[in-house]
Amino acid sequence: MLHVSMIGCGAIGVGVMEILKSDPEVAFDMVVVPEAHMERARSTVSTLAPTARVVSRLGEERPDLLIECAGHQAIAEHIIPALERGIPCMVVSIGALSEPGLVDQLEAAARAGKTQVQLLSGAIGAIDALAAAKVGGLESVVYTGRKPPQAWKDTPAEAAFDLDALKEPTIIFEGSAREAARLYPKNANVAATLSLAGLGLDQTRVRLYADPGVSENVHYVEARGAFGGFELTMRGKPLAANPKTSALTVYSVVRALGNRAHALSI
Ligand SMILES: NC(=O)C1=CN([C@@H]2O[C@H](COP(=O)(O)OP(=O)(O)OC[C@H]3O[C@@H](n4cnc5c(N)ncnc54)[C@H](OP(=O)(O)O)[C@@H]3O)[C@@H](O)[C@H]2O)C=CC1
Ligand SMILES: O=C([O-])CC(=O)C(=O)O
Repeated sequence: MLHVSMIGCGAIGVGVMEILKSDPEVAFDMVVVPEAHMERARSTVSTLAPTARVVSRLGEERPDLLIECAGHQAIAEHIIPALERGIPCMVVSIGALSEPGLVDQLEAAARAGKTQVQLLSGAIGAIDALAAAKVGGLESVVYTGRKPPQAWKDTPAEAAFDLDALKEPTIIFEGSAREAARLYPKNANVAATLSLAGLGLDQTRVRLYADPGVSENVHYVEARGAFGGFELTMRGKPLAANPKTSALTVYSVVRALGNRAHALSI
């Protein structure tokens, strides 16, 4: 039995607990949420993981694994201190690592705790192929993210464009993955994941579209290098609870937890 603590109880966290409710080999012991929203989270968690405690900090507890499904701030707030204490961690808010120095801090914390942090693939595929291709040398990695206009609400794109009135696919960002992840913390984690697996946050080129012609979150990657090349298109169905987030992110967390908990890993 794998004893897991989860940070965050939003669209991803709830989706993960719903699926793993029926897995006897994974137990959620603690769910960490901001103090102000503990009551709301308690009512959600009581049906999904009745034995789990809702807390605002991990405290002295030592879960087998800590998984982050919360947002960029949670890396510095919860993951780094847990790694330093030797607790293995998994992270979905990969875009947080666009902050200069944070990748090094994360690695240093894991080394100090003699443990490991796993960056999950989330809404994107082919991270295994890209990371392997990097060994032989990559020449270019270009990522294009395309989401319906409503997925760009509460982002800098809302101030720059009348999202409700868009009739054509509209480029809302063009630049490096580092800048994309900084400006769009809830929408460009995929750009950061591709960068960390591939050419790095400053060399990976990113273009983001608000597109009234799509109902899915479309991720397109073109990679070239010594290995050859690949083009990948993912059309992720958004979660009803959060249109910014693709359902595949939930499944990627469930897969990762299953791989730690079960005898067979794939
Ligand atoms: N790698 C990938 O492919 C993807 C990664 N993501 C990442 O996952 C994150 C979560 O996504 P999603 O579940 O859809 O978002 P939601 O907004 O639905 O849920 C986030 C949850 O985390 C909680 N939370 C926020 N900050 C903290 C914190 N510092 N400590 C503890 N809990 C916190 C929120 O609490 P409250 O409501 O009280 O603020 C809420 O319960 C995104 O912000 C993004 O960074 C998302 C999609 C794809
Ligand atoms: O869920 C998705 O489709 C991708 C996403 O939000 C991100 O990259 O942050």
